[in-house]
Amino acid sequence: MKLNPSFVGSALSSLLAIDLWASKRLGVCAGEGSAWGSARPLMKVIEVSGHGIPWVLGTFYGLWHTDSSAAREVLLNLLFALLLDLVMVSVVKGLVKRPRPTHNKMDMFVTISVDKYSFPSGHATRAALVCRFVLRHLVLAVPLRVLVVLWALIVSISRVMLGRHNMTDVLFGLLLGYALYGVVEHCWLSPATAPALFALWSR
Ligand SMILES: CC(C)=CCC/C(C)=C/COP(=O)(O)O
Repeated sequence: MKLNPSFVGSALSSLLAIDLWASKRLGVCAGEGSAWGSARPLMKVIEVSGHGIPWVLGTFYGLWHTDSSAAREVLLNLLFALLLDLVMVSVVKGLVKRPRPTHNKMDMFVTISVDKYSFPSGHATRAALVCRFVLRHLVLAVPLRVLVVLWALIVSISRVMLGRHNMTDVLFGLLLGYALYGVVEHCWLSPATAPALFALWSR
């Protein structure tokens, strides 16, 4: 069956219009004067918890301080995952160039030039990627596993509530992060596959 291109075009523009309209309505913490403006400081703390800088610095810190070769392997792969995520999100943002919602206040903690664009949400990709990574490689009790999933969901939802993103930016970000984890698993770095890298980090 062949779809009429003009039908596909109008279906897509209707979908995008619904996305913009619903995202604006859900942006309840977009400013201090918004419906849930008093929750904005909390949303901004959640934003920092999913930011690239604490994750990259925290992973470096762990690498410097660990004596365990198993932990070193996991942390090196986490670092690879975080850097791959930053590169992929920057490339897609730079290609798509979708502007952030008009109701967004650009008061984010440390951004780079492509962060003026909104598609996909870098926080959502990181949340999905880190969530899959942690659930697969850390031995955690069930309540902690639930907390990790909740954290990823809250970080993602907060992007729309803060007015930083439209819903489609976040949904695509979650899918991209989920898929990127597959790449990390496929290219898993180990002393056998990347001896030079492990020699660099061993003591
Ligand atoms: C400067 C570094 C290391 C990371 C930038 C992290 C960042 C600001 C991502 C943007 O996230 P959203 O696309 O969800 O707004």
